[in-house]
Amino acid sequence: MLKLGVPSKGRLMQDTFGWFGARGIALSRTGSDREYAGRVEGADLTLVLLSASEIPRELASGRIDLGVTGSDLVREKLAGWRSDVREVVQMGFGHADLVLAVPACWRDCENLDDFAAITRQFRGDHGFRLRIATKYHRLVRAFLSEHEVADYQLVDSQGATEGTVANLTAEAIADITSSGETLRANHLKILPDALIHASQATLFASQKADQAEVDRFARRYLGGIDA
Ligand SMILES: Nc1ncnc2c1ncn2[C@@H]1O[C@H](COP(=O)(O)OP(=O)(O)OP(=O)(O)O)[C@@H](O)[C@H]1O
Ligand SMILES: O=P(O)(O)OC[C@H]1O[C@H](OP(=O)(O)OP(=O)(O)O)[C@H](O)[C@@H]1O
Repeated sequence: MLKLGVPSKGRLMQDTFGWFGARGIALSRTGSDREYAGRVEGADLTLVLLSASEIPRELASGRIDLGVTGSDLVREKLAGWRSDVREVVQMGFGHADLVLAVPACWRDCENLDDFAAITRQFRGDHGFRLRIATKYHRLVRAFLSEHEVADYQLVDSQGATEGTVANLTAEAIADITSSGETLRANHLKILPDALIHASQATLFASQKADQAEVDRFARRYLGGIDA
């Protein structure tokens, strides 16, 4: 029986339940709010509720066969993610953009070229590299290297990343945004040509799963989507 991992809380969990429900598979949490057990009706699946950020690792190890999480998290957590997982279907919710943002008052910084010039100047002026706060280390490094920006350092920030600039622990940030409200409230602006990844909730299959069984499941419940 295929084992499905879905996010254990919040909008991502609710929207995932809704998405499967529309395909005739009723997923639900059992027990109390704090108990991460689940029930499935309408398909031969076992359900496990997990932190969205742990689902990539569980897929890679083969402990779950199918998993729902943000496409950003799979790319960030798994180097060479395609050898560990395959995309079964993009689910059309959980849209969020991983962007690079700088202080809104940086008038001379309107794009990535300006940003690259500022990083070079910054190092000379301050004696240390411009700091970018993020939890997306792999994706940010790959993006900046592809765009030949090298004079920076990453500062790890696992939450409230937009606050690091005001707190003087970073000069710029790379984080997920959807409405843009958190960036605006923290006086930051997006560099329009620095969209690092456009994320959405995605159903992934482990490369360690029985691929024929995954394909049978996709054909039966997802209208033959088994890319
Ligand atoms: N404001 C947002 N709007 C839409 N999607 C978001 C937003 N913030 C985060 N996401 C997406 O939600 C997914 C899960 O992010 P989140 O940080 O909540 O998970 P998590 O770290 O596993 O949570 P936890 O460890 O607290 O259980 C990611 O794929 C991310 O892109
Ligand atoms: O563009 P917006 O709609 O304002 O959303 C962006 C915010 O949402 C996420 O934070 P979340 O609440 O998931 O908490 P986090 O700080 O732990 O990442 C993200 O890290 C931003 O802080």
